[in-house]
Amino acid sequence: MSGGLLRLSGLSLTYPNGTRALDGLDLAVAEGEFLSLLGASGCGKSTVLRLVAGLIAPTAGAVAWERPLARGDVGFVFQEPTLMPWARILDNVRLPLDLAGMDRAEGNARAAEGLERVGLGDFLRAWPRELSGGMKMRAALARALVTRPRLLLLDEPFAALDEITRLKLNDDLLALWRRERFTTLFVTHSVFESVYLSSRIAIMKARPGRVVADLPVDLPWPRDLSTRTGSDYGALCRAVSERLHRAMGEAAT
Ligand SMILES: Nc1ncnc2c1ncn2[C@@H]1O[C@H](COP(=O)(O)OP(=O)(O)OP(=O)(O)O)[C@@H](O)[C@H]1O
Repeated sequence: MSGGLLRLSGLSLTYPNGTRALDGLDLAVAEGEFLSLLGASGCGKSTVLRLVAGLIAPTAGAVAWERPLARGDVGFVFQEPTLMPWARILDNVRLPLDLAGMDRAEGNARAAEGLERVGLGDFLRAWPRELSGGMKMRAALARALVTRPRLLLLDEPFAALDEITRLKLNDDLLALWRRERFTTLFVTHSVFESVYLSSRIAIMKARPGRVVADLPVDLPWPRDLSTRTGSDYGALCRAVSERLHRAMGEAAT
């Protein structure tokens, strides 16, 4: 697999209640790319992330890594920030390092540096309840990145945020990715978000879930407000919307 980080081959998952979430899904993820999984609600996007993270095992098929995984190689950001309410922000972000057995002083330094990178350098001692929704999500992002993962999994991380916060976090995530180039697998059902953020989009159909289209996003970098207002962005969003619409029609096949 040249330049590949992982490959999903013939991935199938039937839940114990009989729901065939995925059937024969194929997808290769290249090192350093920003790949979005785009699809309608229930098409199996979160199931793909859980399989990649090793939280569940496939019924058939395989998740093959280009080299064996070490602890901390995969970071996961969920739809909710899932911070521990009884722990200060610094302690929340240090958690993966504590679990890895890192010395506390070194862990604190790494967690503080991670919080700086997401713009929360002034909130190390704050409690989660003292942060806005967007700030909590930044802290969740810092926690997912604190082990310097090779792959960052994001499951609709900004879906619950207001539009202005969401756009700002889109830009901040992109700036981090451009600087550090962790491979990113981003789940969304927003066409606009996927086109703005990604270097590539995999469109899924539902019942059972499978990738039906694989589209490069050739918009120039860096991306900013002029990207969002440009005609190329608009044209690409239209093309992706149309393909997504067709994928939804393929659901019952
Ligand atoms: N633990 C579970 N047990 C049974 N069925 C499940 C379970 N988790 C998900 N499913 C079903 O599997 C299918 C895929 O679910 P999944 O959450 O992966 O989709 P999704 O594309 O991420 O949806 P959304 O965009 O709404 O989050 C759905 O039909 C869902 O109802």
